[in-house]
Amino acid sequence: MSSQAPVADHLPEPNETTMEPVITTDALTMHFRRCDALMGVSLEIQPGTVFALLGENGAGKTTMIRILTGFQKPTSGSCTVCGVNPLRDPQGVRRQIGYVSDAPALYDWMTVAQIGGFTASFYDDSFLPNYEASIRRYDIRPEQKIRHLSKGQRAKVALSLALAHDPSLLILDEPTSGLDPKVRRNFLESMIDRAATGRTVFLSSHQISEVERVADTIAILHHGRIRLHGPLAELRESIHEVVIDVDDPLRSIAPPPEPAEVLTEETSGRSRQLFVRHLSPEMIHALRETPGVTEVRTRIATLEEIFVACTSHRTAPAMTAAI
Ligand SMILES: Nc1ncnc2c1ncn2[C@@H]1O[C@H](COP(=O)(O)OP(=O)(O)OP(=O)(O)O)[C@@H](O)[C@H]1O
Repeated sequence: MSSQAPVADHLPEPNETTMEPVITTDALTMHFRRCDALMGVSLEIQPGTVFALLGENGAGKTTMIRILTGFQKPTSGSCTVCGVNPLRDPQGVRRQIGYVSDAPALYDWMTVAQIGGFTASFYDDSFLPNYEASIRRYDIRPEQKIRHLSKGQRAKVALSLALAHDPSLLILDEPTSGLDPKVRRNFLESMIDRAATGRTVFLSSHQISEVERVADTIAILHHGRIRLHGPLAELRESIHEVVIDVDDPLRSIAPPPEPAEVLTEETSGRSRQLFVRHLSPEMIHALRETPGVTEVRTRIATLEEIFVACTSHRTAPAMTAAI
């Protein structure tokens, strides 16, 4: 984002020198009265990465972020954010991170300048000039009242506030909703720049194309469980679409053996479509040699296809194993 707060010369954070994860969660569960929003989420997020938590509506993304930022107490499990336990010291976590929620709460009666001045009182002297520079780059008039801003302008003010103390960890819940395509593009590029300086970005999203552009590590959350977790490049190479044509629609074909994992399987007439993880050339060869198989076509799956496979109701339990 050309409009983000200026990034200071990089000094390694303690987390980076030791390569301790910036975020660790261990078997986090969140049980609400009518639903289990999280069911045993264990994750580690490394410093200097853009991590994307992907999931459909209601998957549990916001709940997870609320726990990490100390706004929600989990039913069980534990987590550490920048070396601090958000359950014990929520203020300690919030001081170290930048956070923009999916519906940023800004004091409507303040002006853009006033909210910057007010928030600056919680941080050091560099906050206000950084905030003011960011607001200028976004072309927002400082004297405008928050309540008169458009949705996108509010998002820009919220981002400017979150970035002005140059946090080592930025947590963003659906960061680009409300931003126009140009600002969105600049903003996403700036997230890559942040990670290159050793800072960490955690974003939640269901925008596959955005995640593909910026994230180096992803996790797919479905019904409160992590279905897939790992470096995006590795995940992309390890999952294939396999289409098997057979001579008889009723012919049964054994799935590829372990370590392959069938994520989803669909039958349409004489064709079977599978999404398979860890498929080897030998397995493809064996499928081609199977009696009744007339053709086998394979290709690397797209992230969108991986997402659909992981969030499909036909999802196999084996998928829950993280890479
Ligand atoms: N305070 C609450 N009380 C009861 N149920 C809740 C509460 N907060 C969230 N939930 C439920 O927990 C589940 C996960 O919600 P959450 O907001 O974490 O999903 P999400 O992945 O962020 O969805 P979206 O992409 O739509 O924002 C949903 O079924 C939701 O209704």
